[in-house]
Amino acid sequence: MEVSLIGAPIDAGQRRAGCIMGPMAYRVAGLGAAIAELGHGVEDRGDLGPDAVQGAHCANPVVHDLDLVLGWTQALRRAVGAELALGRMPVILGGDHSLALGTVAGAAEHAASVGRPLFLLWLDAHSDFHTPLTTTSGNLHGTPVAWIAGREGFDAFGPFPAALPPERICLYGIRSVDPAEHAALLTHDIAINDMRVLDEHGIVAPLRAFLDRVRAAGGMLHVSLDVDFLDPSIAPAVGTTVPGGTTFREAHLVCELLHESRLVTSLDLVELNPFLDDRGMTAKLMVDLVGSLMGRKVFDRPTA
Ligand SMILES: NC(=[NH2+])NCCC[C@H](N)C(=O)O
Ligand SMILES: [Mn+2]
Repeated sequence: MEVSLIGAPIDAGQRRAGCIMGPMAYRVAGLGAAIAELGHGVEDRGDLGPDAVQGAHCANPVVHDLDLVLGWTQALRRAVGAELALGRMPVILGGDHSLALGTVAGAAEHAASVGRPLFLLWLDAHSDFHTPLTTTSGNLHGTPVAWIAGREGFDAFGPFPAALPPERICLYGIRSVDPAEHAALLTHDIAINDMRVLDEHGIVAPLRAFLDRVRAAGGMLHVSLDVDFLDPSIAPAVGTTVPGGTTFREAHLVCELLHESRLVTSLDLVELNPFLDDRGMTAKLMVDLVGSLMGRKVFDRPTA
């Protein structure tokens, strides 16, 4: 695999300072070397900046930094599309989760241009299914899945390029959903693998079922990994911790299955806030998880 690292130091999608340091923390924690060690080609494209956008309007007064998030969305959309067009795998080093507005748009645009369906695996404590009109925090990092699924209320962003039908979206690890998101999710047919589902069925079965669908459809697969997918005890460096997250082993198993599937075509690493970390433990864990996702294992022995 030929991998392109793209730094996206964006923190405008939420209010807590620190995510802006994310890309550098991944580099310090050795992300590039960890990928190269597994035999992949790696190019670090450095940090991207937002396009200049001014005067965007949203009817919901709590929404903040709309111009900046729009500027990042445009820049990331182009960057991810360009890497995929080169046949490379973009890995986006965030930055808060609003960056997925751009990365998934770029992936969707590319997938449409080559006539393949795009699938989305959202590894997160949150469903991020608000629209700019329903968010009560005003933080746009809580909105990407709604835009990707084609919900209304994103006037400033324009229509999502080739919106994903619900059967191509898989939410995984969910344990925090706001009332407006809850109501909207009930009217969409998106697979919601909340922690209750994962406790009952285990971490493997629902993921395998989704990956089987991706494979059967000849799809491309974008994975968006939020640090808060992990339990706060092993990953404290995130502004929106929620107890009861995935364990160290569960998270690695997810990544190992993703590697074995050979289906992942683009990846976001989001919400790392190094300012909140404990001796780099979260950054290092994220790097190790990417290692598993890129093929690191103790024995070459896929589970059956
Ligand atoms: N990507 C995230 N960490 N999202 C957290 C969203 C939290 C909450 N639902 C909100 O809208 O503010
Ligand atoms: Mn998120």
